[in-house]
Amino acid sequence: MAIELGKTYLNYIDGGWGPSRSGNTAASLNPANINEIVGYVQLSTKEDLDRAVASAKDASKSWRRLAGSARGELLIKAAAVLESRLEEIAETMTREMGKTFAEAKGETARGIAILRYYAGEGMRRIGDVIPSTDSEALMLTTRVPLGVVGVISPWNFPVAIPVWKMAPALIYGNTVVLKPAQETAVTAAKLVECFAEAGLPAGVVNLVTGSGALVGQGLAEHPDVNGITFTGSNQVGKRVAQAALARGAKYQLEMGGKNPIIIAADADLDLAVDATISGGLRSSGQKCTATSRVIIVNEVYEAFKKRLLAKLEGITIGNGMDAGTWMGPCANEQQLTTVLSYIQQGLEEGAELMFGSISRAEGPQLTKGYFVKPAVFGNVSSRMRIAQEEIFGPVLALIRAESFEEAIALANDTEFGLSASVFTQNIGNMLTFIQDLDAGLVRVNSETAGVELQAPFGGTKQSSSHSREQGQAAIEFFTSIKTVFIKG
Ligand SMILES: NC(=O)C1=CN([C@@H]2O[C@H](COP(=O)(O)OP(=O)(O)OC[C@H]3O[C@@H](n4cnc5c(N)ncnc54)[C@H](OP(=O)(O)O)[C@@H]3O)[C@@H](O)[C@H]2O)C=CC1
Ligand SMILES: O=C(O)CCC(=O)C(=O)O
Repeated sequence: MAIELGKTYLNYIDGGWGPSRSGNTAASLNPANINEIVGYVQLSTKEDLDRAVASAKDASKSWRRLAGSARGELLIKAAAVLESRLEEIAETMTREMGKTFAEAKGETARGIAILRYYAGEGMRRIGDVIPSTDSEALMLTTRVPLGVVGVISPWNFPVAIPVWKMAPALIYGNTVVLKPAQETAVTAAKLVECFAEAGLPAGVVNLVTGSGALVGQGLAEHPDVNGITFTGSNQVGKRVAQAALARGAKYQLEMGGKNPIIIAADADLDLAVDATISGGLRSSGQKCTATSRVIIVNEVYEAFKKRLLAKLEGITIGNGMDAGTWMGPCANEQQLTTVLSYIQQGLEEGAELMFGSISRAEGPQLTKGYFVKPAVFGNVSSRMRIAQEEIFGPVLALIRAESFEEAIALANDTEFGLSASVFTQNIGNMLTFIQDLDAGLVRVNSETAGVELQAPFGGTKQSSSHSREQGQAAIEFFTSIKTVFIKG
């Protein structure tokens, strides 16, 4: 089914769809063809945000009193609506931010699975009985919702990330105000339509689109927002945290990565090449878990490099809606400019550009979009900027290590600590890697990208606020523990 392009999407506040009080909208463009307007979204004001927060605050009084199983029923219904619109919402995602249709469908299916997973959480244990020193008393813990949760989400996973924040927020009894990335606000509006159609009470889920500096910052600073969950860049994440901390609100941040893959001397090189390409270049490298540093032990450096370069020749670049496309465009002009400037930077630092170009990708189908070829640098040393800074694009830096021990040290030589992977068949290497790698996700014989919804997700160092999202770990952020002491 072809989606309707050029429609105007509204805010969703207190159970109703409406325009911003500003009267202004912004066009959301297709990065594969900037002449295509996917839709128009509201440029909201502080007043719109205040109304959304007030409605979430009001709705939280009855939502928190509903049984977890009843909240779960509504998440199951939202999952069913999302499932019935999977292809349409995935197509909107591809058109709005460029990832291939296959990846967008996979992500939307992941959103459905997350909703179903958290629906079940509504019937699981939320506390413990702890023996009191008073033998006549009962002491236990229970958990209570935070109240109103502000969700600030990025454009790179426009369905999965909002859902993995909203579903646990809702099941544990919080109400939500979502401020999605402006880049993918049409996809976000369609996602919120699924919650609305599922019959969530008015005010339980609200959508306010608009500028990050105004609506996002406004959410972080709002006195009636009790918790803020954020995924995006480090710079913005820190500002969000400071605003939340200043007024005593709870916050959670998932931010950047500079994720290494280590290729040991005994690695299966074909599998390692496939994992490097998939982890580093799918979604044009625009994942916080994307591989960007490829650390190769000396003995296999040349063999690995040769196989990698040969395989890259087969990558097809184009519009994500075309079945033959493996890699779509960068999500926006800023992303393209950043990627090209880092390629230039790599050359200036003395690295060897073995694949790719300092100019945008050329071809008859590529002139209207933000396309760039994958870039692979050799002769990279760990202190170069291309080996240290998050590029968020299809750029791989090959770094040579004299030994496995040096490879581990190089992998840790970063301010980030989100995901890391190793290719080896040696159990000792695997154990050393698992023990010594300073990252929240450590993956053996598998790519750095990709997370499972039932497992904790988050990073160390500058990659996160050290909290974890997803799986049962989500309960820690979205609830507070209350210790109860009862004496008859
Ligand atoms: N870890 C990850 O998954 C992601 C990392 N990034 C990194 O960030 C870089 C820039 O991407 P970008 O999209 O600009 O990421 P941002 O961190 O700017 O955006 C993430 C979210 O925060 C919002 N936002 C922006 N400014 C503020 C603010 N002052 N207060 C509160 N919220 C705000 C954005 O809204 P709006 O869209 O309106 O600006 C968006 O919803 C990328 O190149 C990449 O390095 C980006 C996306 C995801
Ligand atoms: O790798 C994934 O599936 C998740 C990545 C992610 O959370 C992100 O890029 O923000």
